[in-house]
Amino acid sequence: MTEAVTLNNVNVSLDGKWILRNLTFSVESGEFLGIIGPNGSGKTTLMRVLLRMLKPQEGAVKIINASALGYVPQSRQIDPETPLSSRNFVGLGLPHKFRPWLTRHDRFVVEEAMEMTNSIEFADKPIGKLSGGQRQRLFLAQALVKNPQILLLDEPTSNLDPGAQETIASVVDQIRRKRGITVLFVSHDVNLISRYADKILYMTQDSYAIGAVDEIMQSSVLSSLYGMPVEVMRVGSSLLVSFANSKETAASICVHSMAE
Ligand SMILES: Nc1ncnc2c1ncn2[C@@H]1O[C@H](COP(=O)(O)OP(=O)(O)OP(=O)(O)O)[C@@H](O)[C@H]1O
Repeated sequence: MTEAVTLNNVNVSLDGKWILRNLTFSVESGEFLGIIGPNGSGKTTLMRVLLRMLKPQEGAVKIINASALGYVPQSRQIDPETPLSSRNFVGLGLPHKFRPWLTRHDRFVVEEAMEMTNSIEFADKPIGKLSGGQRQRLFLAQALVKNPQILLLDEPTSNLDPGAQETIASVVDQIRRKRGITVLFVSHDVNLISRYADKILYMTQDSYAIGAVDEIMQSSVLSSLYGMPVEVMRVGSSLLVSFANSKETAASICVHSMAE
C-alpha cells in the first residue's frame, strides 16, 4: 500500500502555545481516517498543516500529491439572495477561473460531481435557497471537480440534522470507494464516523491515539488520553462515553458527540 499522507514528529505552536506535539501517523492511499476530539484539541490546526496554510515549527509532512488535495469546510450560512445557481457554484471549483463558456469537458466534470453527490435535483436552484445538507453536498461536489486524490473535510456535518449528517458521510464513503480517494474527515460524532472510518485519530489537548475504532474506543485508551477516568460503553450499535469526574452527574453519561 502507498502512504498518501505521512506526518513525522510534527510540532505546531500558536501564540507560544503548543497545539500539536510529536504528531506521527500515516494514512494509506484509499483509506478513510476519522479525526475526533474535544474542542480545541487541534483538529483544524492539523487540517491547516495539511493544506500548507501553516508550517510546523518541527517535523515533516509528506503528501503524495499536494496539488491533488480537495477541501470541504464546515457548514456555513449563505446569503439567501446570492444569485448563483448550484451548478455554477460547483463550477467555481474547476481548476481554472470560472467562465460562462465552460468547455464540454468542464460541463461533464461538473455534472459528474453533482451526480456523485446526489445534487442534480437542485442543480438549477439558487444556492441561497438550499438546506444546510444540500449546501454541504455542493461544497463536496465543488471539491470533487478538482479530481482530488485526498479529501480533507473539517466538520462538514456540524449544524446538520442527523439524516443529513449520515447522507454526507455515506456519500463521501461511496466516492472514496469509487475513485480510490483518501479521506481525512473531522467530526465530533464518534458514532457517525465509526460507521465509515477504517481508522480513528483521537486527539486531546495533550495527546493522541490512532488505530482501528475498536482499538481506540476503549476505556483504558480514552482514560489515558484525557488523563482522567473515562468509561466507554457499547449500547446497541452506539458508543457511549462517560466522564467519571464530571461535576454534572446528569451530563456525565452522554453520547460522545453531545459531550463536546
Ligand atoms: N491562529 C491562532 N492563533 C492562536 N491560537 C490559535 C489559533 N488558531 C487556533 N488556536 C488555538 O489552538 C487550539 C486548537 O484549535 P483548533 O481550532 O485547531 O481546535 P479544534 O480541535 O479544531 O477545535 P473545535 O473542535 O472547537 O473546532 C485552540 O486552543 C485554539 O484557541
